[in-house]
Amino acid sequence: MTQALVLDRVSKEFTLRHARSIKNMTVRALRRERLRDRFTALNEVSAELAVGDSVALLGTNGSGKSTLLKIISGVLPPDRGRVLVRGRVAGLIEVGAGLHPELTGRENVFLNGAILGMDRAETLAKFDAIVEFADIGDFLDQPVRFYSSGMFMRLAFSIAVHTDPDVFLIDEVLAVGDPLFREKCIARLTEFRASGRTMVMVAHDVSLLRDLCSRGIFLERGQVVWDGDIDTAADLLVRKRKERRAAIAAGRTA
Ligand SMILES: Nc1ncnc2c1ncn2[C@@H]1O[C@H](COP(=O)(O)OP(=O)(O)OP(=O)(O)O)[C@@H](O)[C@H]1O
Repeated sequence: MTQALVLDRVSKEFTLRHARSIKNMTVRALRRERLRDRFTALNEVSAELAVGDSVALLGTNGSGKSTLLKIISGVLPPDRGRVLVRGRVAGLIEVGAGLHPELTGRENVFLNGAILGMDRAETLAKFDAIVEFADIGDFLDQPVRFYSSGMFMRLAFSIAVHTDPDVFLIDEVLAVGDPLFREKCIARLTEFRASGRTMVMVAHDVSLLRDLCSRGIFLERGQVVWDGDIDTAADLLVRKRKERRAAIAAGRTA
């Protein structure tokens, strides 16, 4: 198997500050309460992805999916463990991340293209395709702060998908945007998958994950509790969500 991505015991902790103001800090100190806690967002996550795998990261809210995606993309370093990626990683992990509000759509294509690893010649060669897919029309030469959230999203997605990454990361991007664009994105991702590229995605839409991914990695409190076929992972998510809703309805927090 040619590996596209190796996660080797990846761990990440965050510091949770309970008090932000001096007054709060004083009150907590007097009550002998802790001012901060360490919180484990990812705990020894390991997985190997072969070239061509399409993998969903699943889990209920706060289980660590976005944190893991950020670590894979390199925007966040792990505290412990290693991430090895073969080739170019790109994707959309935070809506609009990498788009500069004061620059025009055109300027952003070049800036964001460069951030995602394309040189000027490559961006020029793909420019028309990027703009056509994004369908932002006359707004191309307007600063992107004037864009609607849908237009912003379309441009960001279009640039990312045209960088032709070896490993494509997608976090919840299909939740925004109009239905037509969503269809276009799904078609593009299906093509991407068929071309043998590797994909890792996070989405709350279970049927979308079933359609686009063949494997699911299920995280619970930052640990892998299932890594295997997507249907089992998706069923697990549906069950966990039900349990969580029932617990909330019963006045417990799960
Ligand atoms: N920068 C940060 N500082 C402190 N805590 C953080 C930070 N980023 C994430 N966390 C915490 O880490 C945990 C995992 O967050 P993460 O966003 O990875 O979860 P998720 O599974 O993507 O959740 P969701 O489905 O709600 O998007 C959460 O409890 C979150 O509050």
